Amino acid sequence: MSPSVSGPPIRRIKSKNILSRPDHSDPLSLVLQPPVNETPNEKQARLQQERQAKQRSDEIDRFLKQQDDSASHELPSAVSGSAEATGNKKGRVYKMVLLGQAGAGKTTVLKQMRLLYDPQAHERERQGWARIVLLNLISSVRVLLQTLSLYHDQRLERKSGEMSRLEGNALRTGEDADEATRMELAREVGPKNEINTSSMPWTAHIPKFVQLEQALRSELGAFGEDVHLPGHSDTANTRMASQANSSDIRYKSGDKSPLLLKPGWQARLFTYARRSFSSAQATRDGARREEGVSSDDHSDESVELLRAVQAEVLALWTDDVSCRALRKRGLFLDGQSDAATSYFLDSYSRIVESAYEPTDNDILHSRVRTVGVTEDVFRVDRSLIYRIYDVGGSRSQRAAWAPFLDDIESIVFLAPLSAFDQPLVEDSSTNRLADTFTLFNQIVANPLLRHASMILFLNKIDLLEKKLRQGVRLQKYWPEYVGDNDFEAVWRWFRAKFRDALRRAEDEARLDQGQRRRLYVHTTVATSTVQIRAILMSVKDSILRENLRVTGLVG
Ligand SMILES: Nc1nc2c(ncn2[C@@H]2O[C@H](COP(=O)(O)OP(=O)(O)OP(=O)(O)O)[C@@H](O)[C@H]2O)c(=O)[nH]1
Ligand SMILES: [Mg+2]
Repeated sequence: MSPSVSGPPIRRIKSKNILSRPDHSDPLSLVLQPPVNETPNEKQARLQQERQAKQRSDEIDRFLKQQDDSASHELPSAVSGSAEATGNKKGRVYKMVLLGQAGAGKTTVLKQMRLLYDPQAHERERQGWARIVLLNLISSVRVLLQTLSLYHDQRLERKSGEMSRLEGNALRTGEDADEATRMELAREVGPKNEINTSSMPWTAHIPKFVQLEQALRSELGAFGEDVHLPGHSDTANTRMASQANSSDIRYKSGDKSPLLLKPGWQARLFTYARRSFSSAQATRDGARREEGVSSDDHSDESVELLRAVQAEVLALWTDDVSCRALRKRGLFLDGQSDAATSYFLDSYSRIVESAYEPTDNDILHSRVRTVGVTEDVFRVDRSLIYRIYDVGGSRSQRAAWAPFLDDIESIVFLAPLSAFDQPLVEDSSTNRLADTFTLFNQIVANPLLRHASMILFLNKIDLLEKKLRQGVRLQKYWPEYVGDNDFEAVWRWFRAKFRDALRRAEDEARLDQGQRRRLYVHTTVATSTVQIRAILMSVKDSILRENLRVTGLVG
């Protein structure tokens, strides 16, 4: 588990203290801490950067204080870290929040917004993603090897049971078991019914991958995401589930001091992560020089290992019979982050090249879990500016949402439809999509959020379509579903369920017609730039339309 997930619930830290007062129990603070052995030049550069970040943050606070609810505003040029992105022109500032469970695709939508509305910032951060992509590839290979190994173990155990049964039968009846079958089973199972793994030499790489992944994760801090193996229980998950549950979201206004990362946090994270990598390297180099060992760092080591086993792993991924069987059974489809597993394994050769530079797609597919709440500001056009919050979606993170919701004008809720057959990572007894519905119900029923327009993204429909095509039946997980197991029928059924939930909440609140909200629904693939661009245009239209409706200019 990532350290923040298994650690204590979100602590209330004033955002301004994040950089100046490191807290050793908080993984984000650890990530943002200056390295112990920084040089005077590095220190000077760091202090300068922190001053600029603080200046930007203070400017935003001042700007927020000045603004009233809906008038036109002058936006400070420092906002979003890019004068080009927001300009100095006036514009209506529109407050939005991305909500949904962990892994729903919120940050992916935010990355798309960055690509569209602030491409310069996106470009500046491109190189910073390289290590995160590397971590995603390392964990994808680790998941592949461990899953295959688990699959083979189970298969051989089954065969070993079969062989004992055949031999038992032969003894009882005095007849010899079918010799050919017995020989084949004995060959696979090995002597004395022990599992024979000599035909799987790649299992020897697993410990090294586990170790490197852990090292990279601890260098990256809280932002790395664990990949969960099918059938693996996780005590940290269980612990977290008992610490917090979905009813923990308390909507009250006031204190906005939970962990808030202000605009530009991505660049700061990458700078600090890079520095912590290099300081760790310097320490290791010193130790290694004394031991006469050549210098190295975890990312170089990771690339070396990936190159060494590349042919072997790719042969498994593309050709191996059992791997094909696993893919067919949907095991690499979308187990929280194994959607990315396929993507990174398919991109393996490109990522380990020496001239590798992360592509937009690599960035969009990289899993970086959100810690606390992040804030970004985008100029959408001459008259409209989005101030947008992205939140950490796991149950333990939801308590941090409350202070950001009371004056929100629009909620973009992400529902990962492909998760209909998956357990929630935080609580394996809950279906992921059922958790999404619980969350949606809480949000639409809350009186404090009634003024916010509701935009629903039925997300991950590419994975939903694949799953249904491969024969995973919705009815098995959602027994009340009686329709065909085809994509069109399924997403329409889910859309109706969300609409019903909103209608029911408004009926219960006895709202009159004028107070009722329209639910703007889009089916989305958050990783598809072309599709999300078109949808963001449509979202902008609905925001403008909703705005006119609220101001009474249209009915
Ligand atoms: N195939 C596919 N992958 C998606 C889609 N949307 C998101 N993903 C992937 O799903 C993973 C999780 O997405 P995130 O955007 O990080 O999820 P999140 O809602 O921000 O999660 P938290 O930060 O933990 O709350 C990433 O690897 C994304 O690339 C989609 O529509 N299709
Ligand atoms: Mg996120």
